[in-house]
Amino acid sequence: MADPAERFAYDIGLTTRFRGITRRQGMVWRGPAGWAEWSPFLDYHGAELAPWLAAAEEAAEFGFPAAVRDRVPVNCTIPAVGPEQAYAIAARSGCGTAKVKVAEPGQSLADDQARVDAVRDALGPAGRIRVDANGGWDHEVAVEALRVLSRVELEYAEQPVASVEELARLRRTLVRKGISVPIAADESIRRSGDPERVAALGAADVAVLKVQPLGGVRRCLELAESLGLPVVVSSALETSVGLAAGVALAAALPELPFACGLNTRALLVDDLVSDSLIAVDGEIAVRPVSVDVEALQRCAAADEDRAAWLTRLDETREVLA
Ligand SMILES: O=C(O)CCC(=O)c1ccccc1C(=O)O
Ligand SMILES: [Mg+2]
Repeated sequence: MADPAERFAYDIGLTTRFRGITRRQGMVWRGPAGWAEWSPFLDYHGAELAPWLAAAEEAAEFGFPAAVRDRVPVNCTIPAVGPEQAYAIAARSGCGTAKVKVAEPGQSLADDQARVDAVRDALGPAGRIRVDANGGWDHEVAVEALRVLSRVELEYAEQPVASVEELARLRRTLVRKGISVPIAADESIRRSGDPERVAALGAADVAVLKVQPLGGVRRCLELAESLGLPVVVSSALETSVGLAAGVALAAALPELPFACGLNTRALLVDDLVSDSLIAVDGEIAVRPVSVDVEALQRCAAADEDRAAWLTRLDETREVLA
């Protein structure tokens, strides 16, 4: 095992509340093949943390498979903000595709519609818009919401309902009602313990793959092949160290028909590298990043948080062993 002193715990603020959190924490370390990030969200526990660690070990020990492209198209990510802010984020992003968060607890369908309309205004008629409900709707609400929101064309709806069975049912209902919104599975792939079920039940048209929760770039390449669905690579809201693994996956996939959700450096107030992976004209260049010593100090977690992360790491190593 590497010297624990070489494992850095970071703590970085978010520009806007996202997934109920306002700060992002995790660890980074360097192995023979490069820098690795291990940053499972704090609501993940026990064996759920093991694939996140397998992904970090891949980056540190083996590096990434060969790239077949040198740039990756990406979407901008619009948190559940008001329409003015949504317009501003989309307009200044330089991206032709936007992912709009919807179904935020405490908000209404009218809020979602105003946000989607503002993003449509910002991107113009050629822009592509997808929505992500993070499983926040039930069946009836999802049908009504997608009927209303798809008055402007939607590229797809990501995890509109929570379970794989519900996704499959919703997908059939939408077809029957002539509501033409493809379904993308995210949590049903990364958190259900059985990603293959999404394909087996015909629950989705698109698979969202995230490198850390799915156990690494190579594992995601295998999964993309076995699922037989078009893939969107998305981040887990990482620093550029973790984003580089997502970019490596997107760069290695034989087909990349959609923009990827990897432009999330913009949602963090700081980064661990001096050359952040940020889109220029809607694309991220495929390149290695170099961790900056000053940034590691600037973003260092408090001592007690660092101790908690080291304990979490030891516990997860035992699960993997
Ligand atoms: O896909 C994107 O544009 C950004 C990534 C994103 O939304 C996300 C980031 C962290 C945790 C969950 C999610 C999600 O897709 O639900
Ligand atoms: Mg999602």
